[in-house]
Amino acid sequence: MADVVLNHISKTYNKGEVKAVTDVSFEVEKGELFGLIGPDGAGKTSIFRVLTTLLLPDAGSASVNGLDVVKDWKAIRQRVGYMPGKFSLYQDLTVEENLNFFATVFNTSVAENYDLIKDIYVQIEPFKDRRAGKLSGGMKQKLALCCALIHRPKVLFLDEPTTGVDTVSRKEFWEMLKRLKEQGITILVSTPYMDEATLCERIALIQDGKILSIDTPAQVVAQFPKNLYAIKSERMSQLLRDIRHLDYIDSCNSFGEYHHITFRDDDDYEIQKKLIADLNGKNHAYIEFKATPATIEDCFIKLLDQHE
Ligand SMILES: Nc1ncnc2c1ncn2[C@@H]1O[C@H](COP(=O)(O)OP(=O)(O)OP(=O)(O)O)[C@@H](O)[C@H]1O
Repeated sequence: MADVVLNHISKTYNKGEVKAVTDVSFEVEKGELFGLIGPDGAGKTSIFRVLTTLLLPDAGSASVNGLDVVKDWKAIRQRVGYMPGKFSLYQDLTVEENLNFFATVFNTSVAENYDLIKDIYVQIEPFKDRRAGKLSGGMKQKLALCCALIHRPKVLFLDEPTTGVDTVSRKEFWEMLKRLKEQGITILVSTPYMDEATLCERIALIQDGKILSIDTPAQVVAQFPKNLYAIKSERMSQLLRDIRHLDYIDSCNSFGEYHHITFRDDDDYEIQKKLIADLNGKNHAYIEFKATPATIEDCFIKLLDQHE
């Protein structure tokens, strides 16, 4: 049986006015590293809170490690580690005190589970007497992960663990997750960063409380329905407006230093030549145009268009 199962889960707030999660179903296999990918307000935290038994769903059922989130809430809390999106540690306690506190709450000791957190803890050990509130973003994140792991959970829930953390620490964090996965821990991680999606084994793309797609990152990208092209010129905002006005263009979106475009019907050499000629006619100079592979972000935008 899968380690995390959601069956048509819905959750609303303000007496049904805010639909945070609508009819969401997916499963996370034992030992899988599964990503919930979506922007702010997509419903990720609500799903985490239902799965960690902190919130009751309005409809549907869910289980974690074979236990029902409503009926077996007490047993689930012993088996899961939860790193909430908002910094969850005691700011006035030191690194060491925080860790000891979380171990005590779960009726265990740091020594008993040290092997599991060792790789991560050694990186913050030099600061063990520093108050948690005085740590950098990356350090706080490592301490929060140690605290979520200290009772040796079977399933780990990480809600936007890399938000507000620098690029190097983000990379290190994902390497730590891979090592935890190798130890057999099931991991459900959420992120608004599309580039992190490729680091998961499978992902669910979520927007407005609804799942848009569930698959491996490679399959999500392979299902992008059209050829994709990247284009840039000297005046990027004007270029975006001008391209969007062309009736043979299907989509044009900003993407880093380029705009990504798809053509409505054919995208043969003739129509590509016409595009460049039309843009030259609108005084765009130094145009660079090339085919480019679709990314998760391109797929996300495309799926949003299809759902509107
Ligand atoms: N306690 C609450 N009362 C009312 N509305 C809420 C509450 N919690 C969340 N919401 C709303 O529910 C929707 C989903 O929020 P949720 O926090 O689950 O999404 P998220 O993907 O985790 O986004 P974020 O990263 O911003 O927390 C949002 O529109 C949010 O404003």
